[in-house]
Amino acid sequence: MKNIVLIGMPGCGKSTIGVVLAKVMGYQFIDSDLLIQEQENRLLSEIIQQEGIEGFNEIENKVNASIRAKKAVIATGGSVIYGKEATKHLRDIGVVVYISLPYEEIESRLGDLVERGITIQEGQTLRDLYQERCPLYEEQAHIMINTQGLEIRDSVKLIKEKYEQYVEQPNLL
Ligand SMILES: Nc1ncnc2c1ncn2[C@@H]1O[C@H](COP(=O)(O)OP(=O)(O)O)[C@@H](O)[C@H]1O
Ligand SMILES: O=C(O)C1=C[C@@H](OP(=O)(O)O)[C@@H](O)[C@H](O)C1
Ligand SMILES: [Mg+2]
Repeated sequence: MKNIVLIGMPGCGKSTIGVVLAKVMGYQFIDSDLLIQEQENRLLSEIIQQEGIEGFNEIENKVNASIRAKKAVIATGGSVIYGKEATKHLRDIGVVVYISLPYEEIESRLGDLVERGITIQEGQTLRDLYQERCPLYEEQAHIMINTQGLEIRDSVKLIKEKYEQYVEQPNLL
């Protein structure tokens, strides 16, 4: 049985939507960020501060590449797409769903980027990060879903529908 893997920019709703989706599907819920914290016994913000962005990306890559799950919704962290092994593994074990939103909506949802622990390079703006990452999310996704203007329950319904459609006829989407 396949898993559902959620990818997308920080603030797009992977964690918030993911847990409700898991409940509706009768699946287990896994949040990659929590796995990382558990395995490292440190907060994400501490890992980023102590290891730097590259160090965090390596840990994130390793943890995501080792997820073993059946019938789970997996909410990844926004920077997971920089990990080669992680993205390959997640595509192997699940249907990858990209939750997409316009830049303005992402910006309005995220508060202080440093406080939130977004891995943004010095001198880079959130818009730069958005433009850099969107093509990478698209490249890795089996399904792309625009959730602009949707409430959580409507996003859950839409993802469930598209996922079931994809599992039945993967070539049609
Ligand atoms: N319609 C919506 N769907 C999902 N999240 C929403 C919506 N409107 C506002 N939000 C807020 O956006 C944020 C999404 O954050 P989160 O689920 O942590 O995203 P991610 O895991 O992708 O970083 C939450 O604070 C949530 O309350
Ligand atoms: O996009 C990013 O750089 C990050 C997103 C976070 O997860 P969410 O996408 O769940 O916010 C978390 O993995 C870490 O703070 C880095
Ligand atoms: Mg999250």
